[in-house]
Parts: sequence; C-alpha cells; structure tokens
Amino acid sequence: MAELVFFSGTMDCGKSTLALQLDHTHRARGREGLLFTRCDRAGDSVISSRLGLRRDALEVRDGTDFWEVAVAHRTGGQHLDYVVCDEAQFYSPRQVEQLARIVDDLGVDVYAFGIMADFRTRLFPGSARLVELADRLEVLQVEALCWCGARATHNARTVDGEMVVEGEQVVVGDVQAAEDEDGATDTAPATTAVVAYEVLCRRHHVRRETAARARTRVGRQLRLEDAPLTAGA
Ligand SMILES: Nc1ncnc2c1ncn2[C@@H]1O[C@H](COP(=O)(O)OP(=O)(O)O)[C@@H](O)[C@H]1O
Ligand SMILES: Cc1cn([C@H]2C[C@H](O)[C@@H](COP(=O)(O)O)O2)c(=O)[nH]c1=O
Repeated sequence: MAELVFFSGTMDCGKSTLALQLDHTHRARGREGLLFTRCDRAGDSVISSRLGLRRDALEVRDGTDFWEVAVAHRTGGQHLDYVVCDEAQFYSPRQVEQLARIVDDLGVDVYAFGIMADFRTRLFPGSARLVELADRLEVLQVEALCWCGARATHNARTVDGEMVVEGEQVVVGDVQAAEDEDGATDTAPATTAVVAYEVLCRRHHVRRETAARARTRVGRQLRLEDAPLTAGA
C-alpha cells in the first residue's frame, strides 16, 4: 500500500542526501518518480546535498498543485510510482493535503523531507500538516551534534554571529560559515547582515549559547584565571 512518509531532522543531518539516495535506489529498480523542492540553497529547481550530490527537480511555487501535476503526468502516459519532496517545511498545508491525496487516490508513494521547526522552535505550517497526515514519521539516523557534543535537536539563526529569536520564518541559508584556520569566521562586507544557522541541543538553544559565544566565554575565563593577583584583590 502506498504511503506518505515524513523524514525529518535538524538542518545538516543528511535529509537531502537521503532524498537523492532514495530516488536513486527506486530508479535503479525501474520505479519512476518525480522530484520536487522549494528554495534549495543551491538555487531554483535543484536538490543539493552538502555531500556534493545534486539533481534537477521541479520547483514548488505558491500555486503548485501536486494533485494536478500528478494527474497530468499520468494522463500524459507516464508512470508515476513515487514522489520525493525536499525542503517540505516550505510547502503550504494545502499542498501537503494534495500529497496525501496522491497517496490515497493514485497509490503513489510520497517521501517528504524537511526540518520540523524554525529558529524560534515553532513548527513550520507545512511540517505540522505532515506530522498530522503522514503514515509514518522517520527521524534521520545521522544525528547532528551541538558544539557541546550532545545531540542537536534545534535550529538556531544567527545574524552577524549573534543568535536571534525574532524575524521572518523563512530565510534561506546555510549552517555557519566555515572557520578559517586562524579561527576567524568568514564574514561578508560590513554593510550586509550575514544570516546563518547553527544546530544546538535544547539546553544551549534556550541559553542562546552558540559555539562562538561558548568560545568567547571560555577565552574570558582563561584570561581571568591568568590575570596576576593585584594587592588587596
Ligand atoms: N565533507 C564531508 N564528508 C563527509 N560527510 C559530509 C561532508 N560534508 C557534509 N557531510 C555530511 O552531510 C550531512 C549534511 O547532508 P545534507 O543532505 O546536506 O543535510 P540536510 O539536507 O539535512 O541539511 C552532514 O551532517 C554530514 O554528515
Ligand atoms: C531553521 C530555519 C531554516 N530555514 C531555512 C534555511 C535553509 O535554507 C533551509 C533548511 O535547509 P536544510 O537542507 O535542512 O539545511 O531552511 C528557514 O528559512 N527558517 C528557519 O527558521
């Protein structure tokens, strides 16, 4: 029986990689599918993974109707066994309902991949609807890690290196810029605010303690410990 599966996890836990692997495996067995994404970091109409894999995909827009696309595909004489949906957190609840209908009325498997919650720890509307409707929820096996070594369960947004808890729900971006060898973080010209993301455990998300902030705190402690005791101190 066809099913709607929601594979979810934090940013950078391997969702797009798994989406492309799953498509490859099904295709290799002669099954035919359609790939969809919305606002991938790499640009329009592509699913990209940080491992370097990338494949063309159909870009989901506000007006995309999955039911109509699937029916037109079949009416055009093509097979449709499964659908892979990346960045599904950006889909509207109505579009998720269309995906469920494809499963139930057309017998097509739908594999959706996305993050559950935004940087404020609030569910994306599309992800909430997926949780409500999916036959199965799968949590990815490669667990992203917080800087402290604990399992990362939350996505944090930073603006110019500082964690923020207010702002637009959707801002396409990547996990923190790579560090230079000297430990300095890459930054854009001072006039452009740099939005980035970092995965954290709940404790550090609540405390707003990013890796950079933790490093600053430790550095300050070390400097205090090294400071010579002055008379009367
Ligand atoms: N250079 C690398 N070598 C091995 N694995 C890597 C490398 N870069 C990224 N990864 C793996 O890829 C994962 C991110 O995969 P990706 O599919 O882009 O994640 P998501 O779609 O969940 O954001 C990382 O968690 C890590 O396991
Ligand atoms: C937390 C959060 C993330 N986003 C964006 C940032 C990325 O473009 C995608 C997630 O991509 P990934 O493949 O899972 O790394 O979502 C956002 O717009 N708002 C947020 O709060």
